[in-house]
Amino acid sequence: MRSDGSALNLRRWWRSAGFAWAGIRHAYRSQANFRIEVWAGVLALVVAALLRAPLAPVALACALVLGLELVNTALEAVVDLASPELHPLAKVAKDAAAGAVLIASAGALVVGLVVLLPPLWAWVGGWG
Ligand SMILES: Nc1ncnc2c1ncn2[C@@H]1O[C@H](COP(=O)(O)OP(=O)(O)OP(=O)(O)O)[C@@H](O)[C@H]1O
Repeated sequence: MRSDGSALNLRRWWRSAGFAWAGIRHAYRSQANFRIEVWAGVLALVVAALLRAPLAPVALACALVLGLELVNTALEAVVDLASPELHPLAKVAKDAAAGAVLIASAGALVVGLVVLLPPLWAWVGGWG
């Protein structure tokens, strides 16, 4: 009985992960900003790994930006569904969600500069 329940939960979790992955793929295909953020994050992580800089803050900053971009995409879809015509509240919702992504991106840029610049500087200095 117990193992049946666990197997069922695992199957349900796997199914939910499939839906989540479909959402990520949709955002990647339809949102140019999401594609830019994905590859900027990959680049930042590769540079951090090559410079032996701490990976955790860079990964966390990337996850925050990508996660908020997905929430922004979801909110845009819901607003377009609920309010296809222009409406001041639809504007507030979309602008606020876009603002959240902007703030997270600015924070990620600061994290990237603080974590990556010192080892990059030392590496460049090593060549001089
Ligand atoms: N239904 C609406 N009512 C009022 N203003 C809207 C509405 N839809 C969009 N806007 C305004 O236009 C801006 C751009 O909206 P849009 O849906 O094109 O998103 P976007 O920022 O271009 O995102 P993306 O390019 O990722 O789809 C919004 O931030 C908002 O200010």
